[in-house]
Amino acid sequence: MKKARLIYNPSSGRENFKRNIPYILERLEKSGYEASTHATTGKDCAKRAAGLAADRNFDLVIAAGGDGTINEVINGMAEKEDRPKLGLIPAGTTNDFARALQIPKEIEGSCDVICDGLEKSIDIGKIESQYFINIAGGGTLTELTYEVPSRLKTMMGQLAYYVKGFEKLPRIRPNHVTIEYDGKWFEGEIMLFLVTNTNSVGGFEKLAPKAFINDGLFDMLILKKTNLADVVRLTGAALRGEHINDERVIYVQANRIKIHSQNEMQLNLDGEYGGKLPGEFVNLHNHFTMMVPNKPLSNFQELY
Ligand SMILES: Nc1ncnc2c1ncn2[C@@H]1O[C@H](COP(=O)(O)OP(=O)(O)OP(=O)(O)O)[C@@H](O)[C@H]1O
Repeated sequence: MKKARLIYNPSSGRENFKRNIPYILERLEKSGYEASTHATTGKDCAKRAAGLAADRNFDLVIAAGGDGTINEVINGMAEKEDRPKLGLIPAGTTNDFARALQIPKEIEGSCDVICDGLEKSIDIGKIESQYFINIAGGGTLTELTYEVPSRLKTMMGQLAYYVKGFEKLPRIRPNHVTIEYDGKWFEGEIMLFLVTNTNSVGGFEKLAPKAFINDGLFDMLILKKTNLADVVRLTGAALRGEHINDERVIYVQANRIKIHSQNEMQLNLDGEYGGKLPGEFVNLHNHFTMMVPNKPLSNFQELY
């Protein structure tokens, strides 16, 4: 019999996930899985649980939580030779990655995807010994995703990020960086950089219009040094997908990206703190198999 492990974060989002467990287990059993659960208790718990599930030859590992939980799950399994299939139940505050793959937030819908969806290969990113599935970034503004306290997210949801964003705006400073991407170079002062695996990030659904999750490439966006008014204006333009042609924005694709910063620059990996630069991003092509909706998805490049 196939084995499935549901790894869920009871503190994600509005913290009411637990009541769904009987329904999820029943759906999995009906699909031929012997299913069990693991509730996380804190940092790295989902990572350890996923690693153990891979070691024990589970066929399917489901991450139920926010982007932080799925990030831990892929970190726990990325270096294993036999990697279980990935399923996702969005239960966090933002659920960026689930949104990019159009995985429904409703439990019935996300179970449909896991039990009756398509198996697709997806790329992930690696930097040093850490992995990310959706986005990496650096620059003062990108720090806000891990600075918003969990309590505030539970109370206010997505709004908590905007509140924190306004608080941070006046403090953003440019950084002098050197970036090497597939043999090409950029050197200069930047406000932020983003390295993405999907085209929709942080509610910005047109952020990286050429990004596919199965093309072996990252899409990199660099916002060059500019004033605060321009940052706000370009953020608005990015919501409409109109930032790409702006002279202060660089938008390129690459498989390897090496970034060095003159001053301290923190790294954001899938919304969580990921240490400090320098580092080299490497795109690991088709590294995981993921259950996705059985319909055309803008994030997949159709290869046949
Ligand atoms: N039982 C727990 N109590 C408190 N924190 C936990 C628990 N289990 C895991 N965590 C922490 O939760 C974080 C991940 O949260 P997750 O991303 O799943 O939800 P979220 O913060 O509500 O949503 P989002 O990331 O989408 O905003 C990790 O940093 C992990 O350390």
